[in-house]
Amino acid sequence: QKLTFSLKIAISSSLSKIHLNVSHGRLCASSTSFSQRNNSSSANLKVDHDQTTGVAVMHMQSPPVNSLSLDFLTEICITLEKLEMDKGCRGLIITSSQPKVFSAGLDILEMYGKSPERCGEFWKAVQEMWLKLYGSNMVTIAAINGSSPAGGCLMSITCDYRIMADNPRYSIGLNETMLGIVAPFWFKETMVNTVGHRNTEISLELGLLYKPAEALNIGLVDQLVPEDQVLSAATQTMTKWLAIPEHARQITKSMMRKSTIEKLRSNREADIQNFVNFITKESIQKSLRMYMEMLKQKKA
Ligand SMILES: CC/C=C\C/C=C\C/C=C\C=C\CC(=O)SCCNC(=O)CCNC(=O)[C@H](O)C(C)(C)COP(=O)(O)OP(=O)(O)OC[C@H]1O[C@@H](n2cnc3c(N)ncnc32)[C@H](O)[C@@H]1OP(=O)(O)O
Repeated sequence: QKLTFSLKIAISSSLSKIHLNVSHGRLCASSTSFSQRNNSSSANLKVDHDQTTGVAVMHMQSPPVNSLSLDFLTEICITLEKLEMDKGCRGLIITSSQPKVFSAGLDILEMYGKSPERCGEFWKAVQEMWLKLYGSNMVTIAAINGSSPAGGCLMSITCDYRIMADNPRYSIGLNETMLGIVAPFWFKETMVNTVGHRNTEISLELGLLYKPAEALNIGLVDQLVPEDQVLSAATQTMTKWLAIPEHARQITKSMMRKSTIEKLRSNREADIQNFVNFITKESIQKSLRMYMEMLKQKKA
């Protein structure tokens, strides 16, 4: 049965509108814009799309810490799909509107005390976000204006380039082992592809979170700038990347990332089963509970 529905997104200019049509499971965007800037908002995301430069800035605004819940992941995936399909969008900058935090990573509450079915649905959304970002044809830049542990770090290292605020209070890394959980192979491979095998081995086994200067030193981020310049530096870098012949850049990106992406694509169901079996174990649930208590105590 043909599935067709149309979603109208309100845009700041009353003269502009975008229609998203889903037909046979594919999402197509058509835009009739009379202004050069499209601003769209959903519950936890604000997207500023400058049509002149072809650059969209996606601001994560899911309080308090942009943790990636199923709902938030779904929102991110819909937005990424829409931007990917929009020929007028060639570059994406991801940043946070929350103070001090880029993203706290996966929402721990989605992994604690949930049914296997719900855990499976959640993990599928995590996979989907990674596939969309790591395989994007757009130039993607993470403007990391706060701490970025675990899934927040993953999101950053799926991007083509990372600019972090030079504030020693912030940290970034795949710290899963500190929660008593294990980063799956595609988290690990994204990290290896960014900082190499040895740095990844040390980093994952010890669950390390790096201060900005340390992250720069191992190549986990590419540039440090004063906090108030993160977005402007990302915009400057984007201009340089967009000046490269597009087709050549896209094919090169695909060549570098293809084998990692294919490995997950062809094993999605098994990866979901692994996750569900692992995360619903009594011992793992206990580790997650202790970690959440530790987070609360840190506050008190
Ligand atoms: C064999 C292998 C097979 C399969 C693979 C199996 C498993 C892999 C599984 C999972 C992979 C997971 C990756 C992840 O992303 S796990 C999440 C890890 N995240 C963290 O460790 C970050 C924890 N948070 C923090 O460190 C801090 O909150 C902060 C630095 C981000 C911000 O610090 P603040 O001082 O500004 O804020 P807080 O007071 O600490 O927090 C405010 C509020 O938010 C709650 N919260 C924080 N982080 C999370 C989170 N990730 N999920 C849910 N909730 C979170 C925190 O508890 C506070 O809540 P209350 O206000 O106290 O209610």
